[in-house]
Amino acid sequence: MSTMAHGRPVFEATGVGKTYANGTVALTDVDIDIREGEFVSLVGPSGCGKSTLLRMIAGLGQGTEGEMRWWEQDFGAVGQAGRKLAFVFQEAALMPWATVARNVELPLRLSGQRKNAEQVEEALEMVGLQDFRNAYPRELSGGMQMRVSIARALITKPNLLLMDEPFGALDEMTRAKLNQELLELWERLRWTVVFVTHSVYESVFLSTRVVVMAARPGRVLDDIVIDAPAPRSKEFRASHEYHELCNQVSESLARAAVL
Ligand SMILES: Nc1ncnc2c1ncn2[C@@H]1O[C@H](COP(=O)(O)OP(=O)(O)OP(=O)(O)O)[C@@H](O)[C@H]1O
Repeated sequence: MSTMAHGRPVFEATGVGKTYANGTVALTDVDIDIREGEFVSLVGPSGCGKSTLLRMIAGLGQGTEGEMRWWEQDFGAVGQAGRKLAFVFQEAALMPWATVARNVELPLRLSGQRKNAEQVEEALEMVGLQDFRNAYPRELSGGMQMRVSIARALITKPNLLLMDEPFGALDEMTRAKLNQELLELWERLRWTVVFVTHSVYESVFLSTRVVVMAARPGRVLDDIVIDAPAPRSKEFRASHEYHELCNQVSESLARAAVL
C-alpha cells in the first residue's frame, strides 16, 4: 500500500501558517503532501489545529502564510471532474423534517440537479440503508445517522473525502463497524481520504499514513506510514503488527503532548 504514496498529488501545503484574527496561531510552517489513493489521518492533542487544517483543505478559510495546491492547481480548479471534494462533519447534521432519501439527495438538489432517484439509491446502497430511504432522522440510531451523512457526501462522487471526527460521538462497537465499512468502501472506490480523529486505534486501523500534530503552535510532528496490506479486518486489529503501530503513534502523541 505504500506504493500509493507515489500517486499524483491531490493536496500540497508548503510552509502553511494560520493565525486567527484574535491572534491565536493555529498552524505554523505546515508541509503536507497528500497523494491519490492515500488514507491520511490527522491526530494530535486538542487545539493542535487538525480541524483548522482540514477546513483549509476544504477551502473553508485561507492560510495567513505559505502555499496550498489542489491537484497541482489553485482552489479555483476544485469541483471540476476528477477534482471533487466532500466533507463529513462530526455531527451528522441532517434535516430533521426530511426523509433519509431527501437528506442524501441534498447536494444534487443544491447544484440544481433533478431526477436523482438512481443516484440516491446507489449512495444508500453503499452505506446499507436502502430499506430506510423513507425514514426520518429521528427514527435512526446515531450510527445510522452518520451513515446517511456519509451517503450524502458520497452521492457527489468525491475524489477527496474530508472527515472531521465522524465517529467520535458513537459507541465503540458502532465505531468499529463503521470503520470496517468505511475501509471497505475506500478499498472499492479508491478515493483519497483525510480523516481527523482522537483515536490512535482508529487512525492505525484505517490509514495508509498517520500525521501526528503538536499544539501551541499547531504543527506537524511526525508522519508515520502504516504499511499493512488491504483488506484489513478483525485479524489485523488483533495482530502484533497493529499493536506495534498503535504504540508507535501513541509514543509520538505523548511527545506531542509535552511539547
Ligand atoms: N474561528 C476561530 N477563531 C479563533 N481561534 C480559533 C478559531 N477556530 C479555532 N481556533 C483556535 O485555533 C486552535 C486550533 O483549533 P482547531 O479546532 O483547529 O484544533 P483541533 O486540533 O481540531 O482541536 P480539537 O481536537 O479540540 O477539535 C485552537 O487554539 C482554537 O482555540
